[in-house]
Order: sequence, then structure tokens, then C-alpha cells
Amino acid sequence: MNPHFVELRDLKVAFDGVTVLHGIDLTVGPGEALGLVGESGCGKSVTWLAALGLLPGKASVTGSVKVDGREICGGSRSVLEGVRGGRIAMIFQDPSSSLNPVLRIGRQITEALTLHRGLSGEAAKAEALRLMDMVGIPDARRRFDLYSHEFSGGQCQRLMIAMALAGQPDLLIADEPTTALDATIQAQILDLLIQLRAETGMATVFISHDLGAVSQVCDRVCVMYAGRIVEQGSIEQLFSEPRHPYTRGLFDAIPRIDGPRNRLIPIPGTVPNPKHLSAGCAFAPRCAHAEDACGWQRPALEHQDDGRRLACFNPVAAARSAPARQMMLEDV
Ligand SMILES: Nc1ncnc2c1ncn2[C@@H]1O[C@H](COP(=O)(O)OP(=O)(O)OP(=O)(O)O)[C@@H](O)[C@H]1O
Repeated sequence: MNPHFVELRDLKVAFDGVTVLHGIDLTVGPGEALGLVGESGCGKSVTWLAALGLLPGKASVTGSVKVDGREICGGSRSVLEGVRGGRIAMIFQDPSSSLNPVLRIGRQITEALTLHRGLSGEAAKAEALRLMDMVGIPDARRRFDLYSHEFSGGQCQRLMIAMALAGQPDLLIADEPTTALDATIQAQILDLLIQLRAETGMATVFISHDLGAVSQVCDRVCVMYAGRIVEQGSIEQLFSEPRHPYTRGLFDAIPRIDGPRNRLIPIPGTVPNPKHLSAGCAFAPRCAHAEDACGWQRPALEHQDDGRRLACFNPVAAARSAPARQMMLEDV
């Protein structure tokens, strides 16, 4: 079996001549759950929209995207459509933008089953009901003929997941799937993603601002900043000992209700405009660890002895103290 179900190499994206993704290298193994975190505008969504050929025509995409060893970057529409929804499915933050408001829910799921698995008639209906049941829609048979507005926000997200599962994907990309939901429903959707991965063995890419959610769902995490990966490692590595000052900053900015009131330390400044990036590290203007060289030289993303990848000339050296580390893992 191919060790990498998906392999992105030097993936670059530009819009109208402005580069927003600067050569992403990452892999997702079969059945693995990979988290992608970073502030808004860092390129998390664009990475996967580019990989799946879903960016608008004005986007220039270069590099390599291999799915099960087969190159799909720049592939024909039929190649990309074969991958999307079949081998790889993607769900988004706002299910209402993906569900068709004038088509009954059951019909939308059976259409996905016809498209991806050639099922029709009673077989498609039976499978659609099974999927609705699997994602936790109560009384699926009675609700099969309802429209999306007759379901709650959390149920619409469950229905989106059911549609995504229709093609029996090897990889589900969940782009901020819980951001629009309230806290209890968020927790239920996270549980569902964990349960579905365990039941089906599909890999998951989980894109989120929420480090706590990422730690629950994922095995490995990539931290992105200004269109680049700045640190990548196992959940345990990055949570117990973040080395990139940006990763550390993301952790320090998590509000904690049981911590001291002054514990929350927001990262100063804002994500840079991709039009105005310097030759140095993009995080340097916000970084308390920055040295002179960081302003004009960019650190490469390099493998470290402990297996993580890191792009920083002056990383956070000290490990967190054991109690602080324990608190962090308990809090999220
Ligand atoms: N269709 C587009 N046209 C022009 N620029 C775009 C387009 N889509 C994304 N961008 C730009 O690409 C960069 C990366 O955006 P992206 O949506 O990937 O960020 P993100 O990390 O997913 O943020 P968020 O968490 O807010 O979704 C941003 O600077 C954004 O403005």
C-alpha cells in the first residue's frame, strides 16, 4: 500500500500575480487524521481547494498533488471529478451553502449515491437511510423527504457529512466544520468525525482555528502562517513543546476558564498582506524571538531530531514545565 494516500509537493497558488501559497509539502497517510491550524488567511483552505482543483479559473496553481501515487494537479475535469466526492470528499463550515434548499434531503443523498456508486431506486434509498442513521439523524425514514431548512444547523452539518460519505471516500477534508455551531453541537460533530473515522478507516484532514478540537480529532498537526507550513509534528509534540514562536503564540492565546485571568496572551499584530511579504520570515514582525537575520532571511522547513518539521532560526527552546503541559492537555 502507498504510505501516502495524498502527497502535496511544492504546491503554490497565486491570485492575479500575488502568491498566497508558497510551496506546501505535506502528506496524509491512509486512515491518518491531520490537523491544519493557523490564523485566518494563512492558506489552510486554499491548500486543499487547490489540491482538488476547486479554485476559480483566475488562480494559478503549480506543484504536484498525488492521490494514491497518481498525479492529479492540472488534471482533466473528469480526473478531478473522479477524485472529488469519490476518493476524497470535502465538507465546509456552512452546510446551508452546500445543501440545495429546493431539493428534498433524501433526493440529494441518493443523487450523490447514484453519481459516485451507481446506486439507484430502492438500493439508493436504503443506503441513504443507512447513512442518515450513521451520522445520527433521528427518525431518518420520516425525515427523508424534508428540505434542508427543516433541519437544525447541527443536523445540516450531519447531512453534509452523510453526503460526503456517499462516495465511501478514503479521505474526508473537514474545513472548519464546527465553527458555525454552538458549543454542545460542536462537540457532537467532533465525536461524529472521530467515530466515523474509527468505523470506516477513512483519513481525515481537519482544518480549524480551534486547537482543542484539533487535539481531539487528529494524530498530527501542521501549523501554517502566511502561506507556509512553519511547524509540523505529532499532537503530543506540538502540544507539549511548541517550538515555533507562532505555534507557541497560538497556544498562549487560547482562553482558559480555570487559568489565571491574565493568562491569555494574544499574538501582537496581524497576519501580513500576501502582497507585502518581506524576504525574511513572515512572522518576524510579530515575533518576540526574532533576530536580525529573521528580517531578511527566510528559515527553511527542516526535519528536527525529534521527527517534527520546523522553520525557525531561533525557536522556543525550553520545554513547558510538566504541570503547565499537563494543564494544557487537560484544558483542550
Ligand atoms: N478566490 C480568491 N481570490 C483571491 N484571493 C483569495 C481567494 N481565496 C483565498 N484568497 C486569499 O488566499 C489567502 C489564503 O486564504 P485561505 O482562505 O486559504 O485562508 P485560511 O487560512 O483558510 O483562512 P480562514 O481560516 O479564514 O478560512 C488569503 O490571503 C486570501 O485572501
